Amino acid sequence: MSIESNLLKKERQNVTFSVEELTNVWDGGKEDTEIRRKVVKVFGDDPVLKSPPICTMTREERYTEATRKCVYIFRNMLQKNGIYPGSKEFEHFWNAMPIEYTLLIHMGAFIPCIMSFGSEEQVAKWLPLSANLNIICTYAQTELGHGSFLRGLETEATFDRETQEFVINCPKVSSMKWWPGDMGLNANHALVMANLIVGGKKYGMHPFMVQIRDLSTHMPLPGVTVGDIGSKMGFEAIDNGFLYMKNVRIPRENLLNKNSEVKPDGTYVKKASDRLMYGSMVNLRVNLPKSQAIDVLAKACTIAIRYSAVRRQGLLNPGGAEVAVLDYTLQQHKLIPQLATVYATKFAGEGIIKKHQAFLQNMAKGNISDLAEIHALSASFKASVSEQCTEGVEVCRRACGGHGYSQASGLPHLLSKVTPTCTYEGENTVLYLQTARYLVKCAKEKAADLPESILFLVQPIQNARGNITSLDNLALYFKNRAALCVQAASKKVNQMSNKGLAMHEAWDKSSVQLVHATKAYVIQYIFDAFASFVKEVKCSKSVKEILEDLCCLYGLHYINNCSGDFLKLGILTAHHCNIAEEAEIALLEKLRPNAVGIVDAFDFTDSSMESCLGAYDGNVYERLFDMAKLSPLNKEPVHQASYKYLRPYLLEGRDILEGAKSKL
Ligand SMILES: CC/C=C\C/C=C\C/C=C\C/C=C\CCC(=O)SCCNC(=O)CCNC(=O)[C@H](O)C(C)(C)COP(=O)(O)OP(=O)(O)OC[C@H]1O[C@@H](n2cnc3c(N)ncnc32)[C@H](O)[C@@H]1OP(=O)(O)O
Ligand SMILES: Cc1cc2nc3c(=O)[nH]c(=O)nc-3n(C[C@H](O)[C@H](O)[C@H](O)COP(=O)(O)OP(=O)(O)OC[C@H]3O[C@@H](n4cnc5c(N)ncnc54)[C@H](O)[C@@H]3O)c2cc1C
Repeated sequence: MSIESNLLKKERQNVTFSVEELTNVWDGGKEDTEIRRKVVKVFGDDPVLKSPPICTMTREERYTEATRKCVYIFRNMLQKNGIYPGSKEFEHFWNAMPIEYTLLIHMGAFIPCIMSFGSEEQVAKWLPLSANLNIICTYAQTELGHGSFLRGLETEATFDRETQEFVINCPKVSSMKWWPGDMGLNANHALVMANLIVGGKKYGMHPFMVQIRDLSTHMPLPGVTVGDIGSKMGFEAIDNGFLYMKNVRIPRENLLNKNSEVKPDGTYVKKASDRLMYGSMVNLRVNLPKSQAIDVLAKACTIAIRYSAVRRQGLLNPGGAEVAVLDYTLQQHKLIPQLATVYATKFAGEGIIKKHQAFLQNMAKGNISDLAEIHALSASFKASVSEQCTEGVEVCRRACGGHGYSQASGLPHLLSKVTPTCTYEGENTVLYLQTARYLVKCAKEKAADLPESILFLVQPIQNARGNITSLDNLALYFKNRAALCVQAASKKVNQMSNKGLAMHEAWDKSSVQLVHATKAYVIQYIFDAFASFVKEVKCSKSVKEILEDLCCLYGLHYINNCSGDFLKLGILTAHHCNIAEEAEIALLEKLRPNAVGIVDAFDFTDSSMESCLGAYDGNVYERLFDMAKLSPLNKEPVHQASYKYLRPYLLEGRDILEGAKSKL
């Protein structure tokens, strides 16, 4: 056993709680852990899902491997192992997916969309075809020229009454669809968001099923120009695409018509609120943070903490032995708060998922009164979590020094996976502004007209009592700050407007404060949800203590990072800030001996991380060396390029050196 493996073994011996029990809490119960492990095992044991490490493959190989595996998973494995949408197994299925996958938009975005936008007959037609991969469909909303401002989308669907068809056109280069996942190479259909035009009248954005490739040859259909947009910062396996459509004709029935319809005579019938058109986005904003951001940060923490426990560099005591870098207070200050973020966002997110499910049940009964609340909550939650996790993964990567920059650490891959969560499914600033709109409106309402989650905005500010770092008091500081920030931002909008600015100008001039207020609102939501979870969870005293400490750390770390705000608003004094700072440092020291146990409790398999630094056995140096040997550049002892281009000068060097030698 290597020295490093021994170090991790010792770390595990010192853990003061049951790792298995924390895993159960993380998963949502013992039974859930069993189900997740069963799913992970099925995936892990299957030889068809084995492939070389992604850092040794070209982009083309990565796309090919990911597509091969995903077709096998979705067509064979899920059914064979009883992993159906809606089942417990399916909930854990993202956890077991290979490190890179395609068909994400087909499965994760298109299928939920067809269910939200399609009539019963349309769902009956398209759902089995897509679930069986008989068709592959992308979600084509964003265009080259517009992504955020949906009213600016230019693609048109014009009704031709004579032929009973819609004619789809991208009038300009800027109108072509650009970015949709699975679209460049795999998709033969696209759910195209286009402006509906009937009899010269524009009805705004609507969803249309458009066939883009021939079903037998997979060649683009007439009028369709489609392809891959090229290499990106990450997601290299995925064929994000462009789609340029010129006079592409589709039958009238291909307008997904659960919410609105065009009759054969051209009559437009609206059946539900326009806002339900945005429902698919709410669905993804609620559901994607867990698999695409929180789990990614959890993996980064696992890698960085295990590595920091075995990486020895420098001395804490003069003349003593070299210490693990995790023993430095500053390393703990980088990494342990990231663990707190993982826990806080995961448990707050579960609350939002439940709220969304309740909203969907009400919507099925025709009641969409909670739409504004769930939109505001999901938009700001997605924005805040993606930001916190992206920053957290980068902190973890840098905390691993030079090796964190190597693809072999697995960290650059995680960073490139989490970074776009700040952009896709709604650019974060744009989403914060959406929530700000809701908060400013709510701040003007009477308490009786507000949902519980937002009541604090209009209630009197309460004073903290007793221990200033108790969870109750921390929750109160966050609430007070959010309420005061929303009031300040609303006041600024009013002041600007009273000065004679038009409302949209007043809004823009206040947007820095508005986004700040929204961030304050969502952090109070996350903290409150985590603190409530910690209070209510049934578990042993030792596990509860870990969760309480993580919750307290989440609050203190946040407060210490923006203490100016709390001071400015008069919520905390300088004395309070000093206490908060010392309390955070004390918590880091307390949590340090359990750090490896806490990341072990995430229970990630080595293959799900592909990291030489984060493997369970801690054998980092052998793994790094083995991975370097697999580099395609090391295939031959002499690389053709270096030989070809350097040879003349090397030969000159040889002659000079040999001449010098003969003169000696
Ligand atoms: C199950 C999943 C599990 C795992 C995940 C699996 C797969 C996914 C993984 C990866 C995903 C990869 C890629 C993602 C794919 C995409 O990126 S698809 C493209 C996403 N695009 C966007 O999100 C665009 C962002 N823009 C917008 O949302 C809107 O355009 C806008 C709301 C910002 C602005 O639009 P406007 O037309 O200007 O509207 P407005 O005037 O501002 O608002 C009008 C009123 O409507 C309300 N509203 C807006 N959005 C919603 C909504 N989503 N729901 C409900 N209500 C909404 C708004 O509040 C206004 O109300 P008022 O009362 O104030 O008038
Ligand atoms: C990996 C990846 C996968 C994607 N997958 C899909 C997909 O499957 N289907 C699909 O349709 N799309 C997809 N997209 C597109 C994605 O949804 C858009 O890129 C996203 O919605 C942002 O829009 P944009 O690119 O137009 O950014 P822009 O809106 O142009 O943003 C540029 C800057 O302008 C700022 N800005 C914009 N509006 C405002 C405003 N009102 N106030 C203040 N600032 C503003 C933004 O904050 C940002 O800083 C994907 C994107 C990525 C990166």
